[in-house]
Formats: sequence, structure tokens, C-alpha cells
Amino acid sequence: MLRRFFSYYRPYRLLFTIDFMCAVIAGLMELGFPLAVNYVVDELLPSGNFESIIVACTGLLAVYVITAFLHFIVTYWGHMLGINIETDMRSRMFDHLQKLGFRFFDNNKTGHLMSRITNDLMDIGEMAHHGPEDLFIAVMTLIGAFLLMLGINWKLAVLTFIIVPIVIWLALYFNTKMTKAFRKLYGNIANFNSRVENTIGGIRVVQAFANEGFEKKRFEQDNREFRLTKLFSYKIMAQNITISYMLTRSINLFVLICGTWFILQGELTYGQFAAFLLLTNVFFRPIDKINAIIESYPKGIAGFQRYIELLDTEPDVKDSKDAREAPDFEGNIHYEKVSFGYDDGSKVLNKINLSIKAGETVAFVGPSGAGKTTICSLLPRFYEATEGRITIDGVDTSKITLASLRKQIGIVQQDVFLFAGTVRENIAYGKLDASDEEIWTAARLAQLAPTIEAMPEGMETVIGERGVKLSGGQKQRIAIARMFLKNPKILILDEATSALDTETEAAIQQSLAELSQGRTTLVIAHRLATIKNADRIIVVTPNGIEEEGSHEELVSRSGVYSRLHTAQFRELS
Ligand SMILES: Nc1ncnc2c1ncn2[C@@H]1O[C@H](COP(=O)(O)OP(=O)(O)OP(=O)(O)O)[C@@H](O)[C@H]1O
Repeated sequence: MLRRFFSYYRPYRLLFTIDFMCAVIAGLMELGFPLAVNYVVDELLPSGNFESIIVACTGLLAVYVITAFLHFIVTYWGHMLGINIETDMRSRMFDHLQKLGFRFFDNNKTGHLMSRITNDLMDIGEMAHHGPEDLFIAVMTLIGAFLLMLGINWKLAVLTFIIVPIVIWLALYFNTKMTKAFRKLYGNIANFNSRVENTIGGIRVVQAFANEGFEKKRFEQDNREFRLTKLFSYKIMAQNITISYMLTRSINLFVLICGTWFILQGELTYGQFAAFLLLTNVFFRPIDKINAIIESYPKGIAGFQRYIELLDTEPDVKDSKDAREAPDFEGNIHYEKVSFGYDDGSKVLNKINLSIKAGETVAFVGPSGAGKTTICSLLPRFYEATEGRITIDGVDTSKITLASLRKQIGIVQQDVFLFAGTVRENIAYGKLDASDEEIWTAARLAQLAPTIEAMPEGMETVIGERGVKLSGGQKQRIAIARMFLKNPKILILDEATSALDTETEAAIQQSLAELSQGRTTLVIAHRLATIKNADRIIVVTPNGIEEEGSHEELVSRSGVYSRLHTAQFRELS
């Protein structure tokens, strides 16, 4: 883990070196002050020459100015180093997240992931800056002060150092305790974020059900838990600070007693005593520093562990080693004995065989939960089939790159996801480098142009989060316009019009019919009236593919389709 952590420093070696050197020099200068005091008290003071004391102090002032400047560099550049590392990690994490498949996002909450990409990484950035540098300086000052104290009076030094192992043991003990506490705290923050994200995201449902009270109660419970966990972490931190404070101050007192005794014995001068006392503080300051590191380390380490955990999550769907670019598809699709299950054990699809010719429009119907969407989700490899294979124009889809496969497959779903941006940005999502003319053509083909023209800011109209400022039909048309721009060879329409009223549905069906022209189209529909004209209808039940044929053929067969048809017809009449 340490090696992986330090690998992030590699691009910033120069920055790190400068920062580190400045910190080392500043640390060494700290050691100079007690020696200067020793010199002033023992050498200059007895001579009675106050001018020479002023000269010495002026020299010391110059040293302080330089040290102050070094501190500026250490603070500013050091943080720059931390921020750079944090930014790199964030980019890497985002990159990796985008590679993880649908299954990962099915099982992980958005709030948790948000927490990882924000809070966790901020703490890692802090650790990256303070970590190695502070630790090194702490150790260096400790050793420097130790040697100087030994030089002044070895007996007094040895007496003082007896306490060191106890301090270190305490530091390690609290570090372990705090790592655990902060790991728990971070898990809690993630849960908390997730709850807030869920409630705010679903605020319309919350308000529609007038369930604000219920949500408040749930929130309060999480909020209380969060408070308790945080409080616990700070309690341990406070214990640590208290004990370390007591220890360091007791040492001062101890040195005061022993030092005066040595003076009385004639083994220590006043100047040496003053220097020793100051060095004791310099010596134990790193221990305070180590405590401060202990405060920030567990947060950083817990964050880094979670970061690594995420980075090490292998995408369940990825390009195979020998994957090649997909050729331009004609659109002949074959499912050969394809099986699939979302969770271990239960199979949603069992050895499905299916052939769809290029340019054909095939509709999937059947009871809810039978697996229609699942069949279609396997084609762009949102999930990987557990058995069998799917080919397009004879090419096994698992042998081609995901990007080149997905570029040629377009999906329009019932629940259209629009980004918080303008109409233009949302349509252009189908082809990021589309020209203005192409975007308008797509809008016209999706019969969206009059609506856009009527909007106050036309294409530049902001549509709100997830397109809340648009009607269901308008959202659906944006999704269709996107598809015209994307121009895929294979099209999947997953209940694309089922949320619309009959009139809007009829109008959008027209756009979809136009969109399907010259493409292999897979349609999932519950309302049979919308797929009557499909070239072929496939009836999917929990037993697999039960029937296949044209509308007329299936109606006359008095099977599942015929029963569905009769039931819907009865409902309508
Ligand atoms: N992401 C998922 N994780 C786990 N199980 C899932 C997931 N998506 C679907 N399922 C399960 O797989 C089965 C098939 O679902 P699928 O959505 O393919 O059915 P469907 O025929 O399209 O249903 P509907 O007509 O209601 O949309 C269902 O039992 C469903 O609960």
C-alpha cells in the first residue's frame, strides 16, 4: 500500500524535493535558537557588552526572516503537492468508475461513491502533503535535539530520554485506535451522503406522499448516528492530546528539577540549563507533531484504503485482451444458447436461441419480469452472458471492444436520463462534435423543432436536473433526436413510449418508425397495439422464448400472445 501511495509523488519529484529541503532547513534552524541562547547567556552576558548581544540578536533576526520564508514555501508548495496528488487520484478514480459495469452500479449507492470521490480524497491530499515531510522532520528534529542535549549534559539527557519509549508506545496505541474510529466514521459519512442523495433525488415522491415527517425521522436517526461516531473519534483524539500534553509538560517540570540540581552540583551552567530547557521543548515538539500526524493519518489512511479498494474493483465487463474494433455492422444478430443471471444461482435467461436479420424490426412481449430487458441488455454487453455467445454479423461481441460495439447500438428507454444543461447539449450527447445544422436536423426528424423554437431561449434553454422542466413527450423526443444524431445500426426501444398519452405516443411512434428505417430494431412493448406492425413478435415468458411470428400468426395460434391480445382488447373495449 505504501508503495502505491508513493507512486503518486513521482510526477512531482521536483516540487517534493524543494518542499522537503525547505522543511528540513527550517527544522534545523529551530535547533539553532537554544544554542544561541546558551551562547548569549554564557559568553556574551558575563562580558557585560550589550552591543554584542544586539548584534547577535540581529543575526538571529535574519535567520528568522529566512526561516519564515521557508515556512511560506513549505505551507504553500507543500499543499500544492497534496492538491496535485489529490487531483490525480480523483481523475484516476473517475476514470475507473466509468469503466465499472452496470452490475457494480446496481450494488453501490451513488452517495457512497460521491463520498469517496470528495471527502476521502481531500483527506488523502492532506496526508500526502503532511505525511512523509512532517514525519521526516519530526524524526530529524528529535535526533538533532537528542544529540545537542547529549552534548550539553549527557546525564541530564539520559534521564530525560527514559520517558521517550512510553511516549512512542502511546502514540502508536492511539494511532491504531484512531484509524479504526475514522474508518467507521467514513463509512458513516458515506451512508449519510447516500441517504441525503436519495431523499433529495426523490423529493418529488417524498412530497407527493407527504412523507416529509417520515424522511425527517430517518434522517434524524442517521444524523444522530453520524454525530455519535464523530464524537467517538474526537473523544479518542482528545484523550490522545490530553495524555501527550501531560507527558510533555511533566518532562519540562522534570528537567527543571534535575537541571537546577545539576547547577547546584556545578555540573551545568545557566546558559546550558536555559538551552537544555529550550531543547527539551524542541525535542518533544515533534512528539506533538506526531500526534497531529496521528490525527490526520487515520483519516488519510482510511480514505486511501477505500480508494485502493475501489481502484482494485475489476470491471465485470471489459475488453478482452485480443479485442478488436468492430467492423461497420449490417445488423444480423444471433443469440446462441445464451444464459444469464443477475445474482449467483438464479437464472433469468436459460439457453436462449434467437436470430434477427439485418434491418428487421423485432418486438419482445410477455409478462413483467420475464427477461425482455435482460435479453436486450446483453447485446451492448451491459452485462456479460454467463453461457453461450451473441454474434453480430458473425462476430462474437465478446471479441470486440466495448466502445466500438456500443457506438453502433442505440437505446431509447422509457425513463430518459437527461443531463442538467441546455437542450442543445442534451441532443448533442448523441454526437459530441455535431454541427449546429446536424443538431437541428435531428431535432426536426424527432419532431422537436417547433417545441424548441417556441422555447424562450431555443436550443440554449436550460432544462433543469434530469430535464424536469420538460414534459415526458419532450424528453422522449430529445432521446430520439439523440439517436438520429448517433445514427446506430442497431436500435433498442425499451418501452420507449409507454409513459406517454395515446396522442403523444402516436406522434412519437411516427418518429420512432422513421428512426427504425434501415436499422435492426429490437422493441420491448407492453401495449401490443404499438408493435402490431413489427416484422416479428417474440413472446418471452419465465420459461424462455415461448412463441414467435407475426401479429396475425400469433393471434391465430391461441397461445400466450393471443391471450395477452384478447385481454388488452377487452380492456380497451
Ligand atoms: N439489475 C438487476 N439486478 C438484479 N435483478 C434484476 C436486475 N434487473 C432485472 N432483474 C431481475 O431480472 C428479471 C428479469 O427482468 P427484466 O427487466 O429483464 O424483465 P422484463 O421482462 O423486461 O420486465 P418488464 O416488462 O417489467 O420491464 C426480473 O426478475 C428482475 O427482478
